[in-house]
Amino acid sequence: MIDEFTQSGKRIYKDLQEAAKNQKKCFAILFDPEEHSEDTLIQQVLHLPEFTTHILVGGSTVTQTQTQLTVQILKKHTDLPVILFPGDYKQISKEADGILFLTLLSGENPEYLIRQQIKSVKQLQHSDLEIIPTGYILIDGGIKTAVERVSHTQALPQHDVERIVSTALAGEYSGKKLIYLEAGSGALKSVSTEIIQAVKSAISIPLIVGGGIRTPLKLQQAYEAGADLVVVGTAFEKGEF
Ligand SMILES: CC(C)=CCC/C(C)=C/CC/C(C)=C/CC/C(C)=C/COP(=O)(O)OP(=O)(O)O
Ligand SMILES: O=P(O)(O)OC[C@@H](O)CO
Ligand SMILES: [Mg+2]
Repeated sequence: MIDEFTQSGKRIYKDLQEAAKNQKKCFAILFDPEEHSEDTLIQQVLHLPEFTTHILVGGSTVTQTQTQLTVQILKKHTDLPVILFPGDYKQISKEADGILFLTLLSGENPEYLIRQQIKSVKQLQHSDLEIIPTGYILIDGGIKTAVERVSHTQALPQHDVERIVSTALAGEYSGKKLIYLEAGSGALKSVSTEIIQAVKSAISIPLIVGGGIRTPLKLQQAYEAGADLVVVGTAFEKGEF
């Protein structure tokens, strides 16, 4: 049978699924277009950790021009898949390979449950971007994060594991292809291994974990708990990772 996705080059999700199935861990560096000049961006992309498998581009408050420029530079200097991780529908660049089509499941703000998604359609409709429906769950990381400020929602407390698991499963039942557990950029406390384990054993779609992961030890612990893809932003930006 002809596989329309593979044929059209849209294989980010298939590859992630395959990797998750084979316990082959994936690793993404998040580039926040607000934080880079062209020169530093090129330097950083040339010095990615060797086990990097994906590049994410996004931030809570980034403009379209900044996103566009960042994606162009990244595409010029790496063959890794470049995936948009938008805080807003304006952060879309058709030159990326794919987009995490986020729904903020941990909050109840209609703007981030459906309005942003509707506003993005005109841009996405005639693009070649691989659109990956993603349930985005914000979990308390010990400080008020940019995502909370921008979205006017509250993170779920880490102790409420049951609520977090139910939120993730509700996402899967409504058709999300990925679940992203997010402690927030620069979190003091990353998502606990208890939460990662509980969510991973409940869902059957790949699991992304990010926020406050600064050391190889934390990375390893997240993988061992069941994360399929771990995202690091701040620590890499600061040259600490
Ligand atoms: C589907 C489309 C087009 C948009 C989705 C819009 C939604 C639902 C967004 C979720 C809420 C949100 C604001 C997410 C931001 C995600 C993100 C890029 C986080 C990384 O940014 P940070 O690094 O946390 O923040 P800073 O910009 O402060 O560094
Ligand atoms: O910047 P850090 O803390 O690594 O967080 C990465 C990412 O999950 C934020 O959305
Ligand atoms: Mg950031």
